[in-house]
Amino acid sequence: MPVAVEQPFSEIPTLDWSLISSQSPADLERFLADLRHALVNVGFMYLSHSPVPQPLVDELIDYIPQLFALPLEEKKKISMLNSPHFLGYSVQGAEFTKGARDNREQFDFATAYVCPWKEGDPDWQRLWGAPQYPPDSVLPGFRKTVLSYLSHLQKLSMDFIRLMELALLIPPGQLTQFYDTDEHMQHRSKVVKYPSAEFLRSEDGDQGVGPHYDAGFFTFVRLLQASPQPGLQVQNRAGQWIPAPPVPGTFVVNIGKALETVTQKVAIATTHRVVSPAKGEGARYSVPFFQSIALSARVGGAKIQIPKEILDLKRARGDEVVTDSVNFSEYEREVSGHVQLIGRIKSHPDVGQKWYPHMYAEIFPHGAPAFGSVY
Ligand SMILES: O=C(O)CCC(=O)C(=O)O
Ligand SMILES: [Fe+2]
Repeated sequence: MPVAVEQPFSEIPTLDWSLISSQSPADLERFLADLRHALVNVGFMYLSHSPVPQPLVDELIDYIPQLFALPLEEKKKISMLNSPHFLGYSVQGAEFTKGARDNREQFDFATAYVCPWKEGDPDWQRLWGAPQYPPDSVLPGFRKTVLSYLSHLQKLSMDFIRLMELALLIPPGQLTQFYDTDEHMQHRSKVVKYPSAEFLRSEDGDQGVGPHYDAGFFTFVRLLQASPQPGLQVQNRAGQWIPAPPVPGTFVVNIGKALETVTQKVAIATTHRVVSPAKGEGARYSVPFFQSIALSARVGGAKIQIPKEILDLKRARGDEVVTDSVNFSEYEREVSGHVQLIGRIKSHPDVGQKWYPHMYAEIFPHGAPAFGSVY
C-alpha cells in the first residue's frame, strides 16, 4: 500500500473530488491513496471540485460583508449570551485561545435541532439547541442560504467518513456508529471576520485565533476568496508553521481530536492558528463547518478494528509531535457532549458562567484568567 512518507510535511495535499464524481474504480483508488496520506501524515488537506454547488457558496459569500455590517444593536439581539447552546453573535475579542484574546468577530450557527434537555438532565444534553439567525426583515434570505449550505456540508462530511473507512480499511459502520440519524444530530458552523491590524489595539497582538486542535471529527473550512490574505497556518510535526492560503474553489479539511482518538492516532489532529491580516490588507473571512458526533458517544473506549498494515503506517510515521496547542481534550474518559461543553465554556467564559455556573466554577475556580465577554 503506497503512502508517500514525507516527514515533516512542508505542503498541504490536495484531494480531487472529481475522482469520486467520475464513479470509476481506478479513480476511487487514487482518491483513497491521497486521503490515506493526508489522514496519516498531515491531518490537513485541500478538497477541490467538491459536490457543494458553487452558486450556493457564492450566495453565502455575498452575504458575509452584509452580515458583519449590520448595526451593533441587531447583532446584539442574537448575542451568544442569550444561548445555552453557545449559538449566536460574539463581538470581536470575546473568545480566548491559550489564554490570549482572539481578534475575531463571529456568528455561530448550526443545523436545526430541538433541545430535549430538562431540569435534572446532564448539562451536556443542553449543548445543542435552537440557532439564532438575523431575521429575514434584517437580512432577507440569509437563514435559508445558511441552512442549505449546512445541509450540503453535512452530507459531504458523512461521505468523507465513509471514504475514510475505505481508505483505512476499517470495516464499514465502525466510524459511522458515532452518529445518530440526521434529525438527531446538530452540526455547527460559524461565519468569522478577522479584522486587519489597523482595527486592532496594539496590545491585542496579531492572534486571529491562537494555536489549537479542533475537537470533533472533520472540519471543513471555506476561506472567502474575496480576501486573499494567507492567515491560516498549520504546524507540522517539527513545530514549523506551514501556510494554508485560500485556494479558489476549495475547502480546507482537517481532523479533530475525537477522530484522532477513535483511530488510535492513525489519523492525526493537527495544530493550526490564524494570524490577523496586516495593516491595509482588509478583513479576512472564513466559514468553518464542524462535523459533530452524537453527544452521548464514548470515543475513548471505542475499539475500532484497524488492520496491521494501516497500524504499520502509523508506526512508520511515529508519534513524536512538537505542538503549540494546549487544548488536549478529555475524550479518553468522558462522553463527547461533556468534552465539547468544557471546550465551549473555556472559549466563551461569560456564556459558560451564565448558563453552566457549576461547571464554570470547576473549570475556573479562581475566575476566568482573562475574562471575555460576548458583548
Ligand atoms: O478561520 C480559519 O481559517 C480557521 C478557523 C479555525 O481554525 C477554527 O475556528 O477552529
Ligand atoms: Fe480550528
